[in-house]
Amino acid sequence: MGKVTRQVQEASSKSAAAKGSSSKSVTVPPPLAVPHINIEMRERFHRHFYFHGKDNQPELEAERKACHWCQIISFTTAKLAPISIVNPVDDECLPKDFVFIQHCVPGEGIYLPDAEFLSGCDCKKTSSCKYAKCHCLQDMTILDKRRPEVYVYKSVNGGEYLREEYLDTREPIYECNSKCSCDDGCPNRVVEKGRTVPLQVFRTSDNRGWGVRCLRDVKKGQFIDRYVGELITTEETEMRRQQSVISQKKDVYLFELDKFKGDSDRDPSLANTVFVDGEFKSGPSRFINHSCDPNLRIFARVSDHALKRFHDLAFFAIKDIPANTELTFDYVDGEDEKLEEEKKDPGHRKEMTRCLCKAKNCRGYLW
Ligand SMILES: C[S@@+](CC[C@H](N)C(=O)[O-])C[C@H]1O[C@@H](n2cnc3c(N)ncnc32)[C@H](O)[C@@H]1O
Repeated sequence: MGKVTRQVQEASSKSAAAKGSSSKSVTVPPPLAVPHINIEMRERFHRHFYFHGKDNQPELEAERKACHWCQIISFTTAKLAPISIVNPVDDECLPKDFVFIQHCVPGEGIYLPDAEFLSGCDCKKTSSCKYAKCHCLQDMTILDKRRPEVYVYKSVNGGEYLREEYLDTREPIYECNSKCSCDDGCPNRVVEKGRTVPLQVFRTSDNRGWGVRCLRDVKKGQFIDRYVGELITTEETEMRRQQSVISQKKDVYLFELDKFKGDSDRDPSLANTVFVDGEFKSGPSRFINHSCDPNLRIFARVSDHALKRFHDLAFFAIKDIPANTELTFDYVDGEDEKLEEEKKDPGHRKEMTRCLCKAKNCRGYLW
């Protein structure tokens, strides 16, 4: 607690000195009684709470920029679906060099298409965006041809949920976007609208580091969040893999956007895939742990046909999930033949990372 007081006194006397008053007149704010976070986090939160809202202190700009709470309250979904960070377990804080971001940021050599190349549907009535004539749905694989509505969602009590028949598939999701004639009420803009469930980044008590839980009941098929990060080229990805202090485990933060690589004979640009690196810049979903019996799955989601190469990675619930449950996904998305072979070799097994998911069907190792 001593450190908090000292930091606060220093900051307060600096600002008091700037105003020309004596340090004796400074009132030191009381330490915040914030439950569920450790002392170091409490110190950081204290700084955020008392100092980061004051725009008149330009000398704190760098500190504000690096503050995780400042970053998460700047999200457009912060009121509807706030993010919280708790750790009543140990002294760890989130890595200082980690930055929460809301959207992917293009790295060197990545050029997103100009807005003029983007296009949308010309549906006049928003309800038309559920049917095959909507331009945005032209590439969709329709799994249940008996239904008149072909979009991937079903409406339940004003919310849109991924249909049952898509949950177990790897089918891409095509949504409407800001270039479309339909408006915000369009039922086919689920990922675009962003997170609606409050999420909590928490410290696990069983050696899995940080994890993420939902703070509200989640329904099967409900959208949770995107996986965002730095968009990087294949060359940059290779360089980061080589330089990484976590060596082969770097891959756990990397996603290749290769969903449409197979269509590269029609569109050669799709052969040149990009990667999303969420290690240093990402959203809360970067902290989601693996389970061999997961409650989420990742889907490729396209908002504009010109953006297929940069498709989103969208997490959807594949089960009903009660509030306060940890969210998980399967890092290898099913059985991994290589892993099964490696497990058989006792020499190799020693090098492998044990999976601590505790699922009945646990495969035993992460990699
Ligand atoms: C993408 S990160 C997830 C967030 C991570 N727990 C953290 O604290 O930053 C992946 C890492 O989490 C840990 N992890 C995730 N799922 C796990 C599991 N089922 N068993 C053991 N460790 C796990 C491993 O250390 C893995 O390299």
